[in-house]
Amino acid sequence: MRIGVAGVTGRLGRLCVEEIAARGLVFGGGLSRRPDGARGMTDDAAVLAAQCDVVIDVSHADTVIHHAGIFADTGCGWVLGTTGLDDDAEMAVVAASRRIAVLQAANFAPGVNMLLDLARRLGATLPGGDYDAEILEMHHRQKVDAPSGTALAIGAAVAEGRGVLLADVKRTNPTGIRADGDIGFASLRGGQVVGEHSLIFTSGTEQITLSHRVFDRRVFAQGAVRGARWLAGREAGLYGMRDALEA
Ligand SMILES: NC(=O)C1=CN([C@@H]2O[C@H](COP(=O)(O)OP(=O)(O)OC[C@H]3O[C@@H](n4cnc5c(N)ncnc54)[C@H](OP(=O)(O)O)[C@@H]3O)[C@@H](O)[C@H]2O)C=CC1
Ligand SMILES: O=C(O)C1=N[C@H](C(=O)O)C[C@H](O)C1
Repeated sequence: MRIGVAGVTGRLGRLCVEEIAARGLVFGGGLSRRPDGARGMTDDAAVLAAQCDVVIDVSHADTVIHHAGIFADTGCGWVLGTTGLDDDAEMAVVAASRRIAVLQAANFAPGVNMLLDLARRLGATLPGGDYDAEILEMHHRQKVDAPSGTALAIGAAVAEGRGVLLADVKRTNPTGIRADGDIGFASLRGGQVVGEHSLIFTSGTEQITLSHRVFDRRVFAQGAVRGARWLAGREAGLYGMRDALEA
């Protein structure tokens, strides 16, 4: 199995290459806007897709619509970890998943994927009229999107538990009185914080907080490669990290 990496020069992309090698897997090549001439490096997504069975994509939201078309045309699997997608990009991912196997995960860390389950249960059990749900995330100063993809996924899980759509209850600008059922988001940026997320359910009488903290960005690379191995050869469909973790 040949695993490629889009966003190969990035913080996470570089670690994915290391993880592929550490597992004794075959690195199928890397996608960069400035390929350095190394073997397998290209600035053409179609070239990368043609030489890989699965591509781990940890690049930038602006690339997603382009990659969706190219990877679907080529038939390679797509492990998509890029965050900050707008509605059009999300729709392109869904369209691609009708033709190829796509594993989309805002966070490849196993612990976060457990937290998503708990978030759903909290949402289903602690109603919006009684408990306010707030999500706090902190990341390094270079991060370009906010709220983080993980924070949005946690919010979507709470909303799902409550039987509502996140878009209808999402509160990112905390001015004015809070409405019952709103799900609030706050983002902090600074230093080299790898990734921290807290989900807070607070009422007039008690508060519960679920927190996740990444100490080493390698946990994402390990999850991405695990996802790639799981995805290779699967039939077309939209999968999540949970599918790979349960296998
Ligand atoms: N799912 C998960 O578990 C995780 C997901 N992420 C997500 O992965 C993505 C990459 O994160 P990270 O590695 O920290 O980011 P970096 O900025 O370090 O790397 C992204 C790479 O993408 C490439 N790129 C391609 N197109 C663009 C563009 N239009 N603008 C900027 N860069 C572009 C750049 O490479 P070049 O210049 O060579 O083209 C860059 O090196 C983000 O969306 C982040 O949120 C991050 C951590 C964990
Ligand atoms: O950009 C990052 O660094 C991270 N991005 C992902 C996100 O937006 O949730 C995952 C992780 O928190 C690190």
